Amino acid sequence: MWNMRHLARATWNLRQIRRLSAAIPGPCIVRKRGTDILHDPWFNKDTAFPLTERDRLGLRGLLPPRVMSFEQQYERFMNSYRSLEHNTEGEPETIVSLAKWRILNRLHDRNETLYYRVLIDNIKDFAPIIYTPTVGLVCQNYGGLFRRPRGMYFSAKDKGEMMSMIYNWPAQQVDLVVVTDGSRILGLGDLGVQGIGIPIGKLDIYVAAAGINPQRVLPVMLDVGTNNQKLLEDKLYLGLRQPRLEGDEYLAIVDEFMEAVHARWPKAVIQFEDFQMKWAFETLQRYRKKFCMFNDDIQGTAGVALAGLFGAVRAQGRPLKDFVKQKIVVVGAGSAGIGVLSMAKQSVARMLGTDPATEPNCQFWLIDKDGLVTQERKNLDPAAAPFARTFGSENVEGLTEGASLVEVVKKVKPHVLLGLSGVGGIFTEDVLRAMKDSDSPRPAVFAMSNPTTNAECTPGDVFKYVGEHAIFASGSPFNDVLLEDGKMGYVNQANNMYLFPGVGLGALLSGARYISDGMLQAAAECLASYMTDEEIKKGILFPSISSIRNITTRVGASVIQAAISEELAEGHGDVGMKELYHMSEREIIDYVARNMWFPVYSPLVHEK
Ligand SMILES: NC(=O)c1ccc[n+]([C@@H]2O[C@H](COP(=O)([O-])OP(=O)(O)OC[C@H]3O[C@@H](n4cnc5c(N)ncnc54)[C@H](O)[C@@H]3O)[C@@H](O)[C@H]2O)c1
Ligand SMILES: O=C(O)C[C@H](O)C(=O)O
Ligand SMILES: [Mg+2]
Repeated sequence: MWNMRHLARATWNLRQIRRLSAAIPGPCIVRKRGTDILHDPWFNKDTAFPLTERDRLGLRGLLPPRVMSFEQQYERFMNSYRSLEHNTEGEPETIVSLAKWRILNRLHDRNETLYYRVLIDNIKDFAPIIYTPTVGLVCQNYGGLFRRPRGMYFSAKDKGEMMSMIYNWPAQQVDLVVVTDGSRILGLGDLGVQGIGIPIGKLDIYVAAAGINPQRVLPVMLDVGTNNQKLLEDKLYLGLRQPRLEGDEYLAIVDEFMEAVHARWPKAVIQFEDFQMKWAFETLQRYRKKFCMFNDDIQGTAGVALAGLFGAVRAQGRPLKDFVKQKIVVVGAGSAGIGVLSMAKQSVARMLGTDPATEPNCQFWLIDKDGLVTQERKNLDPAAAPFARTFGSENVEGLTEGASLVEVVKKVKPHVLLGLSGVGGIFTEDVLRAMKDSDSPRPAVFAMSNPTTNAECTPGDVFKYVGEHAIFASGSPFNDVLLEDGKMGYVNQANNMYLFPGVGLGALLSGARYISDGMLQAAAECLASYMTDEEIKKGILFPSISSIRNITTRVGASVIQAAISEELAEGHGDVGMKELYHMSEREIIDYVARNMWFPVYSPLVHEK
């Protein structure tokens, strides 16, 4: 199961990845000239166009005469960013974050090469701005922040037109599509068309972490209306002002969109993001064997959580096989919570060599807004049913239908308390104090809901009420906590950003027909195996975001390996099926690294 472990990360660092992915930039064909190039962020180099290129491309006189280097431009941008930080010191957090987002977004709109380079080099600082949590704020304020469109918008009014609309996208090739219908944006609910910020942020992470070429990504909003009354009444709302389509009408729109993407780019990987639960499960079921797609909230989250759960076992000094004995309370029976439980159950079955469908549900407790989910629940959701507690011999804790979170924690004494409820602060002092009596020597609390205000608790509260030996992970970033003994309480970020880039990249480079459970399992195990025992002992379950390219290379390679072993891989570009099937593990890693785009200015060659 730890098949990727021997690919020690020490032998494979960012510098090597860069060397392979960015050796000598090949020429780039451009069909524009003059100001059209300056206004195209894919090709624009601003003041860095060399004089010869200015002549060749009709740019002479359109720029100030001094030619700046890429490094000078980089420094100039970072200086303005740092002075913005300095000048906004003491201002409210939201104002500062939005100001930072604006300056980054302006660069994104102007010069993609420089934008992605600063993003890659400063991912730890910039991820919280272009991704969670600031991206949530950006979606909420989309109407006011909107300057120019990014990505494509398919609305309910476009029914019957999508097959031709898809050809309006200017890029010849698209490798990765992230699509949302805006119905469950982070823990912020239905934000309608304003949810487009999420696919944009996810694809920025794809470029930074997985080296997907930004010319080959497509963020998509499926605008089928909104049930958010405030937005429907907002005169400046930019989406369709109608209630959400439901039932077959809704599915007809998503079907048409999927067929259109597939017709133009049959090998593109499609990631579903932030769909409300009913459609998240239904569309996954409907498309997963037909297209190369996955649902990040169900499957990406599950993989990251599983890696964290494995880490929590190792942190107790126990062998991984003891995972089957861990008591895990999951709070939130939505797409994410159910996704985590399904994957955890599959892992247990694999470890025991049993069938997940018949494996009894002994170690998991599921809680939703109505309390503990049991078989006695009226209108039990079919997705939650496999995890509903049954009463009888198993019910040793004396819990009943709808038992409260604190009661469950007190009676079960779980090893892990994992929140995916979207409700900020529900791991109250009482709940956390109850976790102190956990049966684990290292009780783990994962407050995975996003954005920051929706986290189930803060790390400070966990170290205070559960104890300094606790392990903490959150979906949005928090600072480490200074403990009473002067040591640091470590904060892990358990966010699907550790997994989805590698899943998408591995699926793309393998040319997989579809994304199987085995490929997702391999991704999760690879992430889990990334951490050394020493780190795990310190409560560090996930690597630093700064090594996200390195992690993604390995996760991507493990996904390709799984696709090969399941005979789902069909090859990608010049690398045919046969070649892929003959690659060693090492060669697969090289192959992944070689295919990662890295931002450098390429010589531009004009062609009519
Ligand atoms: N960290 C990550 O990588 C990651 C990944 C996916 C989702 N999330 C976050 O998880 C949250 C949930 O996402 P989802 O897609 O499952 O949403 P969802 O709307 O499908 O599910 C939310 C669930 O929480 C339950 N709930 C609501 N109030 C509750 C309460 N007071 N007590 C207990 N349960 C309660 C609901 O009954 C529902 O089952 C969101 O905040 C999202 O941002 C984080
Ligand atoms: O977007 C994120 O930060 C993680 C996750 O996909 C979510 O929906 O919260
Ligand atoms: Mg999401």
